[in-house]
Amino acid sequence: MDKGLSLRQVVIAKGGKTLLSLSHDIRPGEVLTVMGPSGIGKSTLLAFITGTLAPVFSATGEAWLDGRDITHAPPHQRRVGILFQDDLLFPHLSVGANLAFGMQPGGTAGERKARIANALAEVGLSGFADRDPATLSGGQKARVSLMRMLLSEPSALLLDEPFSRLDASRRTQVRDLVFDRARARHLPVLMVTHDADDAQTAGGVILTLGQ
Ligand SMILES: Nc1ncnc2c1ncn2[C@@H]1O[C@H](COP(=O)(O)OP(=O)(O)OP(=O)(O)O)[C@@H](O)[C@H]1O
Repeated sequence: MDKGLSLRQVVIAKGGKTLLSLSHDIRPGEVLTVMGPSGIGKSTLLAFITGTLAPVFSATGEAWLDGRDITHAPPHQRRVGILFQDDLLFPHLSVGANLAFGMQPGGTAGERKARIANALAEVGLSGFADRDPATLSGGQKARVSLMRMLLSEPSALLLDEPFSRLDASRRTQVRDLVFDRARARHLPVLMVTHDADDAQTAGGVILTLGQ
């Protein structure tokens, strides 16, 4: 597979005991949902892909992204974006400065400003660049976090229970937006969730670990 995220015979162990093993290809625009009981290793799998596995774990197998073996690449070179349930915005920076933080370098100051304005417009937050993050609702913060991550121009998107802190109506809205924006960019998405509704909405393959 030359495009997308490919997990090849990944086996992750802790203290000599296998936590999980899986092989799976996620094509651009597709979603793989990983479910399973607490402690089975779902977040650990995402850490393997981002290159942030804690030293207590050992892993074999490979992760490939768009035809590149990223298994041993430094985290910042992997081009993998991740959203967590507690994706905090920097409280001392404006919304615009938070977005600038994630942005790929390059362009004039004017162009960078335009990219931020476009990113805010994309998630219905035009005119929010100068706002203090503390004045945003939970759903608005989630939308800014999404765009901060997308402005880093990742080639794959990982979601670690990113909707679980939102109330029901915001949850649906933010979730639809995340999948919609990921599809628009043809990103492969790997989502970890406990929520059957999240899994169903994602519409792709559902893998339940520990079965
Ligand atoms: N840094 C660490 N050091 C030691 N053990 C860890 C570390 N991180 C996670 N673990 C352990 O490794 C196992 C897998 O953890 P992980 O967070 O991947 O599970 P999970 O399936 O994502 O769980 P949950 O659904 O509760 O988030 C658990 O037993 C956890 O306690």
